Amino acid sequence: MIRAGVLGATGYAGAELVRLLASHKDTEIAMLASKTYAGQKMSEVYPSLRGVCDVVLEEADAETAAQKCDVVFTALPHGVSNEVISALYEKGLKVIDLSGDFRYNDIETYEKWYQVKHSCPELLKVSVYGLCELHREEIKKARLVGNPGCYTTCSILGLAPLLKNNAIETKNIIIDAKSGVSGAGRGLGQAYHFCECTETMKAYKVATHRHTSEIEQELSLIAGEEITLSFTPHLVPMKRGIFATEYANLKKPYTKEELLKMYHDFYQNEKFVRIYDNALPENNHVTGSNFVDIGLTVDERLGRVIVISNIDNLIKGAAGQAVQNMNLMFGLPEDEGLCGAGYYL
Ligand SMILES: NC(=O)C1=CN([C@@H]2O[C@H](COP(=O)(O)OP(=O)(O)OC[C@H]3O[C@@H](n4cnc5c(N)ncnc54)[C@H](OP(=O)(O)O)[C@@H]3O)[C@@H](O)[C@H]2O)C=CC1
Ligand SMILES: CC(=O)N[C@@H](CCC(=O)OP(=O)(O)O)C(=O)O
Repeated sequence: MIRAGVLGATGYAGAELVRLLASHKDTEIAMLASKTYAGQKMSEVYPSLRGVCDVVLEEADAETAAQKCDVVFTALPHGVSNEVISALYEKGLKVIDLSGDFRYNDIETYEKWYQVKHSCPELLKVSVYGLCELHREEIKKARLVGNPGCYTTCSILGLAPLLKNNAIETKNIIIDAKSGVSGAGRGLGQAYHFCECTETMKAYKVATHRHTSEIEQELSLIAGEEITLSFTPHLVPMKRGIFATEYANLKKPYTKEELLKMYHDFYQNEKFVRIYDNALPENNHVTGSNFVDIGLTVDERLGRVIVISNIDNLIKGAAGQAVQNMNLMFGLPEDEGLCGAGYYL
C-alpha cells in the first residue's frame, strides 16, 4: 500500500483528495495535516466523510511526513507551498503540489505573474508540469510534480490538438472561461458571499490573471513558438465546474469533421478526454468526474473555430489530476480510483 499524506486537507481541493484517496485500492491515508483543525477528525470537518475517513488531523512537519508517508500532496495556497516543499523533497518523499508554485519552467515568469519571491527556485528544474495527457513520460520519472490549475487544464487540453496540427493562427487566440465558486477555495472573502455571487456573473483579473502565463507556457511548447493570448476568467453561480470557450482563427478553411479528426487522433487512448462529435458538452456531464469534455464548431463566415471544453475544477482541475499523477509516479494503472462517471444531478 502507498502511504499518502495531505497538507491542507481541510481545504476544498484537499477534502476532494481525501475522498478520492479513501476509496483508492492501493493507498492508505497515513497523515492529514491542518493547522486550524488539528486534533479533530477529518469527518468532523467534512461530515460527508463520516465512516469513510475518520483520520485525526494533525499539525505535521516534514519530519513527521517523512516517517509516515511515501507521497505527500500539498493543497496549500501558493507561496505557502514553496516554503514547505523543499523540506519534503529533501526527505526523499514524492510530492505533488496543487498550487502554482511548481508549474513553471521559468522562475521570472512565476515571480512576475504571482508577485511573490520563490523560496526554492532550484526545484523548478526538477519539477514536472503534471498535465498527464501532455507530460506522461516525464511524470512517471518525477519526484516533484506541479499539478496544473483548473482553468489551465481545461483551456490547454481544449486547444492543444489545433496547435499541434498548425491549424490556427497563434497571435489572436481568445479564451473566455467561467468557474464555479469552489475555485476560490473555502476561505472567506466578500466576493464569495452568497448574496455577492448568486444570480450574477462577473469577470475578474481581466488581462492579468496568473493562469494566462501557465496556459501560454504549455501552448507555446506544443506550437513550437511563443504564444501570447487573451484569457478572461469569470465567476458564475455554480458550486463547481470550469466552462471554457476558446476562439481561434483557422489558417485555412477546415471542416468541422477535419478538426474533430485532429482531436480524436491527438487524444486516442486518452481515457479521461471525451470528444463530442454531434453535440457540445456542458458542466453537468463532468461534475464529480475526472473527465475533460470537448466539442467544437466552425464559424465558416469568420473562418474561426470555437471550442468548448469542460472539467470539474476540483477533480480533473485539482484532486483527480493529482491522483492521476500519483498513479503514474507509482506505476499504477493511470485510472485507478478515478474510473467512475460523475453525478448528473
Ligand atoms: N479550488 C480549486 O478549484 C483549485 C485549487 N487549486 C489550488 O490548490 C490549493 C488549495 O486550494 P483550495 O483547496 O481551493 O484552498 P482552500 O482555501 O479551500 O484550502 C487551503 C487550505 O490550506 C491550509 N493552509 C495552510 N496554510 C495556510 C495559509 N497560510 N493560508 C490559508 N490556508 C492555509 C488551510 O487549512 P488549515 O487552516 O486547516 O491548515 C486551508 O484549508 C491552492 O494552491 C489552489 O490554488 C488548484 C486547482 C483548483
Ligand atoms: C474562482 C477562482 O477564484 N478561481 C481561482 C483559480 C483556482 C485555481 O485553479 O488556481 P490555482 O491553483 O492556480 O491557484 C482564481 O481565479 O484564482
